[in-house]
Amino acid sequence: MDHLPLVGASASASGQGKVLDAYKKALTTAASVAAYAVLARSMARELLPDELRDAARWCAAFLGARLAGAEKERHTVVIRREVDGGYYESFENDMFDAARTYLATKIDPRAMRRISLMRTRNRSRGKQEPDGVKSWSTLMCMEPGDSTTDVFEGVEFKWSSIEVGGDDGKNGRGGHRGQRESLELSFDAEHTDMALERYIPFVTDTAEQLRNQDRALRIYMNESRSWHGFNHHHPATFDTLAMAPELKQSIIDDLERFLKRKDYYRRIGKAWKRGYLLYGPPGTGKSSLVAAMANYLRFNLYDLDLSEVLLNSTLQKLLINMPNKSILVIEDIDCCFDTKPREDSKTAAAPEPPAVDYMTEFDDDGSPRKGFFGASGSSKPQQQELQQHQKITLSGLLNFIDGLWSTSGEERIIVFTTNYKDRLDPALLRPGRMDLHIYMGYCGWDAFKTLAHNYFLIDDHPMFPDIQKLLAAADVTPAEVSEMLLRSEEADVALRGLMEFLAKYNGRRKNINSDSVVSS
Ligand SMILES: Nc1ncnc2c1ncn2[C@@H]1O[C@H](COP(=O)(O)OP(=O)(O)OP(=O)(O)O)[C@@H](O)[C@H]1O
Repeated sequence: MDHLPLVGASASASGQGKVLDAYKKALTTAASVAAYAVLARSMARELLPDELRDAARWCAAFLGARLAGAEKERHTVVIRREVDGGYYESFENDMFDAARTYLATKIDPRAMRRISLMRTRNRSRGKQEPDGVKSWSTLMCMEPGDSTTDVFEGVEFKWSSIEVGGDDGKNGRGGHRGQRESLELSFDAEHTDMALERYIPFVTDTAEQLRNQDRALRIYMNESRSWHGFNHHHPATFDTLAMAPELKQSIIDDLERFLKRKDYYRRIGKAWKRGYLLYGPPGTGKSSLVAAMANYLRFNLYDLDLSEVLLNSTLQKLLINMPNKSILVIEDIDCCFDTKPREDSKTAAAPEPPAVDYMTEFDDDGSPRKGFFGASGSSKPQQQELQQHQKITLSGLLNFIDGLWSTSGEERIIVFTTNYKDRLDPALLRPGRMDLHIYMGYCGWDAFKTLAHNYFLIDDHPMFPDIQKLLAAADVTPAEVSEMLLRSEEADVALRGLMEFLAKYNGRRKNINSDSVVSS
């Protein structure tokens, strides 16, 4: 029985030996690993260039940051659909609308198992437009509980749709009793400044642009002292406009430059507005160009009829009431202030000029009591007084546009049109007044090809070479050519009719040889 402990002792001794051996081996291995590491480091230090080592360090830091990202502090911005305005009352939150409009462009319907579709009235909710046309837009939205990720300037923003229910006795506008819908925007806390100062404004600006594209454009006309608006469905676009391609492109470029120059205008201390003077014979597309500009920019038009405006104060009120992102148009500006009359056609006899521009008798509210021109009925001193205080002058209009109007809004365009540039007051042509003078001329070859494409979707035809020769020798307007093309739906018939029409004009050469665009 004595040997047992011995056996046990020797067994335990051999066991301990093995452990010791393993321990020594481990130590040796660790020592060699450490030695290798030291060796590798010193080799790396000697062999790798500084840039490579920096890059390796950056990669290690980046990976570390990504791994630690899961624990990063997150911040959340809650955008509720409705804002509580007291018991039983709530207001729709425009920010929610903006975020939802923006997110509709970010949702990938293939990546989401459920989406909701919404059809909403644009802008003037609940109001019937004067012409009875309603404008709608369809939006794709996230369902409550869903989320989507948006990347802005390399930073991830997570949007989630949340709905909290419960019958709290309040009626949401959607008709769901007590249901509260919101959108939550979450991001890493370190990006809070960027979220609030750049990302959210970007979301609202984008939403505004999207709404602009969707909404029907409006044209406003002045009546008495206020503007009256109608939906504007003028089909003219830069694509359908018949004019030399280079001229068209230079106008588009100019508009684009104008849109991008908010900071530039601010820096140089100039009002953010741009003036265009469109001149050329009747029927060359001046009004069509204005419509194309409005459609391109998605700006509403304010068509100012100065014959409706009798007092300077009314003019100023009308102008001040124009919002940003709009186009002010004054057609036939030569007729508005110049005592020389407008010839309505190339051959029309000139009517007698009015003795007094925009003078008439006024009721107390400023409305005209008698005919528009002339001052019959008032005594001479009265007439003189009215003339002094109420007559609208071109310089008054220009000074007001350059002065108070410029500082009361921004991103506005002014267009004056005329058939007779030579009749304009030099004050209007002075450098700095109208930024661009654009000549709209007779129908050239490129303009004709645009019209042929508009009417018949053709870019070539056996009659084209003959038409090109005839056009080069005739002074015909795009309106006249359009009229001929409109006469038949068959290209052959319409083009033959046009050739006959042009043949009659053969020899009547263009009499205005004008530079197409002049920057003042
Ligand atoms: N450049 C053009 N491109 C396309 N269509 C044109 C063009 N010019 C005229 N038209 C056609 O002729 C019609 C009348 O043209 P528009 O009213 O634009 O001419 P305008 O130069 O403004 O004339 P006015 O000086 O008499 O006001 C337009 O509705 C359009 O169908």
